[in-house]
Amino acid sequence: MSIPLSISWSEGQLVILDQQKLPHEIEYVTLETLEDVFDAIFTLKVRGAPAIGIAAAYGLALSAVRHETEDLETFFHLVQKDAEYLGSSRPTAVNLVWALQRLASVVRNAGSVDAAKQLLAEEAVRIHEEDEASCRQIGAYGLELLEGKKRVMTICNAGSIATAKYGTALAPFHLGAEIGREFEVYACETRPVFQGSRLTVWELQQSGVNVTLITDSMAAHTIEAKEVEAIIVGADRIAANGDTANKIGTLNLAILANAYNIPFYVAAPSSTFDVSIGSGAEIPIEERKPEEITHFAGEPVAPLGTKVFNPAFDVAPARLITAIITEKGIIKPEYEKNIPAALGAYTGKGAHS
Ligand SMILES: CSC[C@@H](O)[C@@H](O)C(=O)COP(=O)(O)O
Repeated sequence: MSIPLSISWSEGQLVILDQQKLPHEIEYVTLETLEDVFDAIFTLKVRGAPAIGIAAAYGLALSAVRHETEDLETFFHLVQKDAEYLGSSRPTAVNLVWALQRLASVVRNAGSVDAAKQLLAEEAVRIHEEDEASCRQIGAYGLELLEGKKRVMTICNAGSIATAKYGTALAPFHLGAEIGREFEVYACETRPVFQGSRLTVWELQQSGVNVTLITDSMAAHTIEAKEVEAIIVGADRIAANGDTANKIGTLNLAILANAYNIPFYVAAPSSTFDVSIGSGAEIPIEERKPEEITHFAGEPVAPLGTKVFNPAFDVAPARLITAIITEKGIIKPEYEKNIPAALGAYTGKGAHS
């Protein structure tokens, strides 16, 4: 039994687990160019907010090595241009721009282009390592919050493969498996691209967690029939007031948790907070292509030309969130006051110290 990983970097080589092919094929691909990294993020080969940020950071470092100028100012502009390009690959997860901005800023501290190239790679590695540590800490806090609870529901994949390791919402289950604490996890399949059935179920099986698959429409009945005791989800962006964007269907679960009076937890590292925006209304929601809904495994499941609305994320309002689990601690309402207190004085996108 082991916890699967999705991103590795060794001597300037970036290798990712192709999450589009899971669970039937376990295929690792080497990303060699900025365009490869853009495409991997855009097509969900690498996905999940922290993993997108980590991959983009390595992508920027990869591309920087190939810029031939010796002039630091010119180099900085080339890196900025690359960052803007990668940053446009997906709009909702704030970890993407957070990581890119963090990398671009290290160029400002470099004395030469060669030193800047080195610093970029080092900073990408640091982001990767910090995320693993954050996720482990989130798992430990999550275990505390879930004390005495066994049956827990989740959606999408906020797991190890969506991060550096352990995941956010799934971290308590991985850590629980290590120490013999047993959970019964109910994983929503997560239409339309099945991150729940393809990824979460696979990932939890790899680390020996007891997981049961349900369709998204079975959530309410399952909460009743199986006496689900808590819901835990990841996040793509958390506004200053605690409103949280996550995979489409998360809002349904937040409403259900409220209706059934069970806790609804969000688990995310501080790099997922965007305290530059006041509320979830300002979070850009990605819309993806209609074929994700009109087709299944390449076969049409709707009349040709059907009108489609395919938002990839929704926003759970802060009032429905029982607590937000971060590596810096467990944040409880009132979020407007408690988020800045937990994250420190940071006022921008992402909030790692
Ligand atoms: C730790 S991952 C948190 C979120 O990014 C996750 O829950 C999610 O919504 C992922 O969406 P995806 O479209 O698969 O990138």
